[in-house]
Amino acid sequence: MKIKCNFAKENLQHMEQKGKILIIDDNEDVLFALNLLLEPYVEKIKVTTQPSRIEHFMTTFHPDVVLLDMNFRRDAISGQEGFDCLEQIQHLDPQAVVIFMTAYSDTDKAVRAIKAGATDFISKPWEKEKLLATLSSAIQLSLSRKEVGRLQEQVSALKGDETIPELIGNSPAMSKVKETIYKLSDTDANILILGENGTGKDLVARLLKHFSPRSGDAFITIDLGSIPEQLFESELFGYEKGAFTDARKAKPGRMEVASGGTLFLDEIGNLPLAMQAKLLTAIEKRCITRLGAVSPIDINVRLICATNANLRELVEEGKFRQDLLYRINTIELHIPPLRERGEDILLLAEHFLNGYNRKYKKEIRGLTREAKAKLMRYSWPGNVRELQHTLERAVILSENNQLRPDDFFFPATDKSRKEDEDEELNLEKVERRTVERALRASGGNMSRAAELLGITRYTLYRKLEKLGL
Ligand SMILES: Nc1ncnc2c1ncn2[C@@H]1O[C@H](COP(=O)(O)OP(=O)(O)OP(=O)(O)O)[C@@H](O)[C@H]1O
Repeated sequence: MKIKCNFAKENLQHMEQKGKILIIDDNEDVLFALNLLLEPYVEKIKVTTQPSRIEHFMTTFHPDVVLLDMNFRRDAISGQEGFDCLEQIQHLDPQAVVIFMTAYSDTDKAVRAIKAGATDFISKPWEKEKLLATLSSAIQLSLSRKEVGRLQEQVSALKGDETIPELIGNSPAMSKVKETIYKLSDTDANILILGENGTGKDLVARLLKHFSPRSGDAFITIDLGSIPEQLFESELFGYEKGAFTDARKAKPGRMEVASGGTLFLDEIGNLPLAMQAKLLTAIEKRCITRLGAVSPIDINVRLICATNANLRELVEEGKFRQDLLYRINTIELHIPPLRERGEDILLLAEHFLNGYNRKYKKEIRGLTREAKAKLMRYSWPGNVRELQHTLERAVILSENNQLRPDDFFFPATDKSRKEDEDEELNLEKVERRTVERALRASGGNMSRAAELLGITRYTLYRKLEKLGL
């Protein structure tokens, strides 16, 4: 027992004087003595003889532990006032850690107090070592409760964004993507999403999670393209206190935090070979070892990876492990670039226009035919993200009630412009290319293609005949 108490006292000293203590007792001598005794071991102490001050201290001082006398008035032996105070404290802070102080003979009441929610009790007069031991445990409990609360908030924030992201697009390519997402609901398979920057890989990953059996669990993302290489390992696997110079306290890695849920590794092509080996081992053995730790921790994550790199090429060049590729690409989903999605460009443009109209309190009604044609002609190297920014800029700056071509600015180096200029002198080539584009954009729908070209269906048929299309 002695050893335990000394250990507790040492614990208190090692706690860098953590813990704010509120002591409530109507006996000023008790308050004075406790203050003197505990001061070296804790961060701050407040004392009061007045139960009526409880609300003030609970809301302004936010104590980690409350030491509460059970019998306030000397004639009150029922302890009822102590119970009322406990109730008030719990009402103000349901996580509060309260230690009751009782007379030796009050053990029955102390048991009742524990049942009512007090954390522990100490008898008066107290034994110093025992009091310190009890307080040490109470402070630890309070800190753990706060940490649990913080983690719960984190988890609910991570789960939080429950709005189903909308995947706009009816082009054959996007319909196929939607179909695959639908087919994959209810599976736990690892998925690799491939596509250029800004094509919607992140959006698709969130949809896959949303329709998966893990939809209610954590969704943790690591963008391997944006974190420094030297942090990959600690971010993925976590570390123990002291694992490296700055590791002042232990931190779980994202694989550990994602356990039970989904881990989205964006830009997986950026993972260095050494890390690829570690990731492969973690996936195969379903466990990770924090940096500086001795024993492994079991994990259970569903992996969704994404990249704009050609992983097969990287495998051939010896830059990406083939065995890891096979582990992560149980199913491969290709998101086509926007320039290959025809009329999706206009659907997305209208979708973003509506959103930005609401955001910027504008009432722009659609795009002119020429504006649509301009969007259709552009090559969208930045894909949907670029289209989104283009629409945002246009909505902010436009003074028209319909978006016009001059509301959209594209870089002078755009390939589509270059092609336009090269062929500009050959009228038939220009016509053929434009008609072909309109047909692609409308998915073969003649009325829509004619509308895009600004001609009647009849004229379009005649042009098709003339051009031999
Ligand atoms: N089909 C779509 N429907 C609606 N919004 C989309 C669609 N595709 C992409 N977006 C939007 O475009 C933006 C870019 O998409 P996202 O971040 O998913 O692309 P990404 O492929 O993950 O990009 P990166 O390769 O740069 O990480 C996001 O705001 C996303 O919501």
